[in-house]
Amino acid sequence: MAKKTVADINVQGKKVLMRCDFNVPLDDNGNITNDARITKALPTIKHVLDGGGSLILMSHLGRPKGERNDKFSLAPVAKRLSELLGKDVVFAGDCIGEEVEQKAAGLKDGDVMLLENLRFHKEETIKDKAAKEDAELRKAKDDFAKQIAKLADAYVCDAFGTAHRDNASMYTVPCMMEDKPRVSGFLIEKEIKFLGDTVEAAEKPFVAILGGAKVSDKIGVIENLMRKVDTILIGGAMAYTFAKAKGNKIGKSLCEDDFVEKASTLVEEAKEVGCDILLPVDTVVAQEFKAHAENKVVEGDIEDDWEGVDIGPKTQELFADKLKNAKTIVWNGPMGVFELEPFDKGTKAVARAVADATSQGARSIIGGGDSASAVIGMGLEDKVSHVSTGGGASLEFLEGKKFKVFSILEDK
Ligand SMILES: Nc1ncnc2c1ncn2[C@@H]1O[C@H](COP(=O)(O)OP(=O)(O)O)[C@@H](O)[C@H]1O
Ligand SMILES: O=C(OP(=O)(O)O)[C@H](O)COP(=O)(O)O
Repeated sequence: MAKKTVADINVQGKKVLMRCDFNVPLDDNGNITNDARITKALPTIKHVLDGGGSLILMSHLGRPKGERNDKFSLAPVAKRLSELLGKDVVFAGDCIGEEVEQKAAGLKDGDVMLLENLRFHKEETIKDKAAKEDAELRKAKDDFAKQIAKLADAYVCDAFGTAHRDNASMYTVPCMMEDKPRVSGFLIEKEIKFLGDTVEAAEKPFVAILGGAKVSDKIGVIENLMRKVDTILIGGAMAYTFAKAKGNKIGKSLCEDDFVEKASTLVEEAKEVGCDILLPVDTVVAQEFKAHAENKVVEGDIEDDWEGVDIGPKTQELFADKLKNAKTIVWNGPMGVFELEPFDKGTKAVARAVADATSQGARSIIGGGDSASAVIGMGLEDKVSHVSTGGGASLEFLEGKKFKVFSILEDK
């Protein structure tokens, strides 16, 4: 069901609360290394400002675990946004509290304010399932949401990258604003349209490439995805949980031990439904987690003091070969620690293979902050069909999951 967007409401003189996904990659000095998640929110932001409203923007950044931590401050985002808009952006030192309320009350039409990282408060990420079973958690989440909801006259959700989360700002806040307009932004509208069309018209062979570090999230996705795609290529940190499940030694590589058993069940299940799960046949391992650390390529077991940091050259070839004839490709999660040279080679090889397949007629979707950053950083954004602002969100959408946040937004 299509949702109303910000174009369907009158924002003149209104304070509009907008949930964005400004979870952008930062380097060690706090510089934004890819601002796509900010630039892609600009059409909605500009629409509100041109329509005579003021904006209260909110987002999370990283996973600060419910505590203030300057490393995860949204201050660099406020600065970048101000440069992009060519106007001041008021940066609130928090997302709730008296000072925030005063600043919000003082906003004039055309003004923009960005709240500090929502996840500096543990209430933001209390899961609704936990809140259902614990009245105290429910109350804490609701009280937090109420404080944010009262700042504004309308709610706009444009945080596609967070659409699969039941964070307070995504669902509880709009629940608290039931007498006010609650609509989607243009970015969500665009993402849903593209991904929806892809699901409907997915031509085979359909290949999914999964990597990155959010292993527990993505292992869940595989279960549904294997029924839709012909092949799943697994790289990144996820590969070691599967390698361990196969009985391989993985040294000090990242692994989610709770999911090792699940990983072996998934491989069996995939065989039954005719989906090919391919794991790396070789791995680049390093002893230290830093650029240009001593490294080597290994096949099979990884020794105790070493950790996997990238897929090896044979795997690059194997994956490129599988992508050659693909007609639909979805990719989420880098193949290695691509931020550190030379461990970016696997991610770059896969990016080139996806671009090549696209030039041969495949429809390709790259999702996720880091994967998008890798593709954009290589100048390949125009050589793939769609760079989505959501990694986990685009995968879950493609799996056919319904997002709770959409249920609260007004239908067209
Ligand atoms: N072998 C690995 N070991 C540790 N971290 C890895 C490995 N491979 C990839 N990563 C890390 O995964 C992160 C991206 O994961 P994730 O957030 O799941 O992807 P995305 O942002 O594209 O959705 C990157 O910071 C990258 O360094
Ligand atoms: O970066 C995000 O997800 P992604 O890495 O799957 O694209 C979103 O901002 C969600 O962040 P979260 O996975 O910490 O909830």
